Amino acid sequence: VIEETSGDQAVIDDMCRIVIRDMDQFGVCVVDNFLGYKRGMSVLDEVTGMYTKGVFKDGQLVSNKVKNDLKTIRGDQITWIDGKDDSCKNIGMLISQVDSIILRANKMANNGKIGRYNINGRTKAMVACYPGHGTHYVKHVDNPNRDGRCITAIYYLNRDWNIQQNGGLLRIFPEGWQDKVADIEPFFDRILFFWSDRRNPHEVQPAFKTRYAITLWYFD
Ligand SMILES: O=C(O)CNC(=O)c1n[nH]c2ccccc2c1=O
Ligand SMILES: [Fe+2]
Repeated sequence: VIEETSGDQAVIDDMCRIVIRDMDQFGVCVVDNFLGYKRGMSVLDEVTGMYTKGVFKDGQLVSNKVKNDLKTIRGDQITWIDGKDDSCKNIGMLISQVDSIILRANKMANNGKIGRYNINGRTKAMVACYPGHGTHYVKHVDNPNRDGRCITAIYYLNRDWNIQQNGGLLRIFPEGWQDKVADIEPFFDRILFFWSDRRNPHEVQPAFKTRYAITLWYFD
């Protein structure tokens, strides 16, 4: 976990070396203070602005056994953003920051491949909101059947997040770690990278406060 990034290339290169090392060693990498306070807040303001404007689609239907009758409740709400239009230029700035890290890391990794992948594209940014009152995401693999996505990058936006009160922990069950798990708190200005395939089953535990995250999936 490393501190504040500034624009200069040396800092970017240091971060890339850590991403490469952690992805090779653990298949998971966490970087704190990714954008710094000011730029992080500009992204958060954009996202909360979209949320109040009702841009987010209705949450995914999740069946919940409530006193053994199947109740369907709405889970996370999402919207897809390419970051090109003016209304989300700060999300656009986040996307290009993540792009530069991934593409630089891809070049720096031995024989120009990070984890034997040659990253050459990505999805749009998926902005997700868990509205609280117990919304969660069941244990899953992002890319179980080789759909091309190889790295998941999740940027978190949650200020003053307290896991004990607010829940919303991301728990990863990395293959080969036996019964050890990686517990990631969705803290503001934190970015998380992990291999999208079956090596990293993961779940979002029930959240009791509005929880925002922006996900990019990188393709090989
Ligand atoms: O927010 C997190 O910490 C982890 N989040 C996830 O793993 C996750 N994974 N796959 C999705 C697919 C569609 C909509 C939301 C999601 C989603 O939040
Ligand atoms: Fe996921």
